[in-house]
Amino acid sequence: MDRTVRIIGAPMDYGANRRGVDMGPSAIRYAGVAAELETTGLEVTDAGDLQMPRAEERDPEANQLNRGNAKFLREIEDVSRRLAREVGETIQEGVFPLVLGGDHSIAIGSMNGSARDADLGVVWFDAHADLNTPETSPSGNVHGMPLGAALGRGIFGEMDWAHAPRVREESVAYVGLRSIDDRERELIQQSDITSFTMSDIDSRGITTVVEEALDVATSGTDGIHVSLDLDWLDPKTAPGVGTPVRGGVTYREAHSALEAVSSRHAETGVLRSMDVVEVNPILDEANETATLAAELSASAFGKRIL
Ligand SMILES: NC(=[NH2+])NCCC[C@H](N)C(=O)O
Ligand SMILES: [Mn+2]
Ligand SMILES: [Mn+2]
Repeated sequence: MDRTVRIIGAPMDYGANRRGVDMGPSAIRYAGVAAELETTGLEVTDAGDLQMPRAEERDPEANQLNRGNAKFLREIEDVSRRLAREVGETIQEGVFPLVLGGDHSIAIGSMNGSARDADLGVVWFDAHADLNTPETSPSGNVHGMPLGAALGRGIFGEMDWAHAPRVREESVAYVGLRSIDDRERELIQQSDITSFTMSDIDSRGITTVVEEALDVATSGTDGIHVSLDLDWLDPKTAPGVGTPVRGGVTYREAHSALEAVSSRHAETGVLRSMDVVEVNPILDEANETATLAAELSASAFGKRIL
């Protein structure tokens, strides 16, 4: 198991329609993510934040595509390229990249970096499927598109910074879906992606579902990327998110899910990279959601009660 974790801040909010997620990395650090991780015996370094212009200084509609709608796509391309390089280099050094968002569009860069030298499985903890493309998006918000991007769907197939060819649908598993656009539902049903919805968690239990998601992501791949969107949790537990959806997982379910990830990693060393996204401190209550993000990261790296 890698014993060093590098925190990489990606304070990006171009992909969401509300300001505030750009403060996520700062709030999660303030909540003590490094200290939490260190309690598990890890060495933790912090690479600081990727620099990027504030959204107000940019025109969301500049450089519109000839097909579909994707706001701030040029800015997101620039950040994704830099993040992918940093994640790729971190892994090459034998260090584990933990990327703090930012909105979920940062996962485009983390998956591209992580899949550079490996066939990559993905476990996606989220209320949303984030499988849109500029052609299908109802909002034009790129945080609803990172998996569409990595899988090279629609116009993303023409963008080398977005499409990660070593991420294949058969190796992607959703856990906790409960808010899907109509077009996305069709896309999921026609795809080879494995979906576990909240109903699956209700009927089969979080542990079984996460073990099966891990089986999907690890089979035939060299390692996995874990993407944790805090709106996966119930908004009563994690209020500081931009697109809350009722009926999410509980505090205990979230911890057991990430503990299952860390147990699998302890057995087989499969975890390559992780991102923690969508924490919005403006909407949070006393930094609760950022604290949860820090604690869940530690659970993913082996923190246990005893
Ligand atoms: N990462 C997120 N919070 N995604 C929310 C996406 C919402 C909606 N499906 C959209 O594409 O606009
Ligand atoms: Mn998401
Ligand atoms: Mn979400």
